[in-house]
Amino acid sequence: MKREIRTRRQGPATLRGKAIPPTTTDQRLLDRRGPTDWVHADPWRVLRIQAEFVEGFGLLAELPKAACVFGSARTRPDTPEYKLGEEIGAKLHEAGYAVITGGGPGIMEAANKGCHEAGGLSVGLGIELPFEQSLNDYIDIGVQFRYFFVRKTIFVKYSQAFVVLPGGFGTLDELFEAITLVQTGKITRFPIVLVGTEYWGGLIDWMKTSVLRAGNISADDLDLIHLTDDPDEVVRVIVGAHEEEARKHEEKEAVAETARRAGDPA
Ligand SMILES: C/C(=C\CNc1ncnc2c1ncn2[C@@H]1O[C@H](COP(=O)(O)O)[C@@H](O)[C@H]1O)CO
Repeated sequence: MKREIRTRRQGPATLRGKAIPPTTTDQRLLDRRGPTDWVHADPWRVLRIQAEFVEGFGLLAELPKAACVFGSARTRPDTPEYKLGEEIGAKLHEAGYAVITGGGPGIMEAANKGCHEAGGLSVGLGIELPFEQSLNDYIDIGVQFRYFFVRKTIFVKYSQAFVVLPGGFGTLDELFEAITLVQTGKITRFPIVLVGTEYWGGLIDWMKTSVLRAGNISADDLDLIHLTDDPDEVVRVIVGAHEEEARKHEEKEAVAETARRAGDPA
C-alpha cells in the first residue's frame, strides 16, 4: 500500500514532511504580528526606490516634448525674476513644450503658472523635505518623490532642454548635473540656457578664468551653456537646437537608407 506523504506546494516549490513550514505564505502575509524593522532596511528601500521609478515612468511616458525650468525656491511673486519665470513658462508652451519644474514655490511656481495660465501642460516633480510642503497650485500633472536622485533621473528622461534662472545650491546642483551629463555624452539634444546675465555672469567668468585656464574643462565645454536675459531668446535657442538635431538625424537616416539601397540589389 502507498504511504501517504504530507505535501505542500509553495509557488513553484514542493515541500514534503518536515520541510513544510508551520504557516502558509498567505498566512504570514496577512498576519500583522512580528517584527517591523525590515521597513527601515535597505532591501525594502530598494523596492521603494523601484516603485518611484515605476510611478514616474508610468505617469510621464506619454508626455510630449518638454523643457525643465529650474531656479530658486525662495523667489517671491512680486519680483522681476518671478515675472521672467512666468513669461518663460508661457513662451515655452507657445513653442510647443510642456514645462517641468520641481513643483515647489518661487521660480518653480512662476514657470508652472506661466505655462498653466497660457493653456499649456504644466508638470511638477516635487520632493519630500523635512518640512511640510505641497505642490504649487499651477500643476496639471504632479508627482511627489522621496528620493532626490530618482527625481533627477525623471527630470532628465522626460525633458529635452534645461532653463536655469537665478537660484541657490539646489539650482546649481541641477545645472551642473545637466552640464556633466551633456559633457560626458550621457544625454544628447539637450540645450542648457542660463537666464540672468548679471546673476550668472560671474560664474561664467570664473569658469573661463579659473576652470578653463587650469585645464579642467575645454573651451568647447563652455559652448554647452547659453546665457541670456531675453525669454524669446531662451525659446529660440531651444527650438533652434532641436531643429538642428532633427536635421542631423534626418541626414543620418538618409545616408543609412542610401547605404541600405546600395547594398540591396532589389
Ligand atoms: C526653501 C523653500 C522651499 C523648498 N522647496 C522645494 N521644493 C521643490 N524643489 C526644491 C525645493 N527646494 C529646492 N528645490 C530644488 O532645487 C532647486 C531650487 O533650489 P534653490 O537652492 O532654492 O536654488 C529647484 O529647481 C528644485 O528642483 C522655501 O519655501
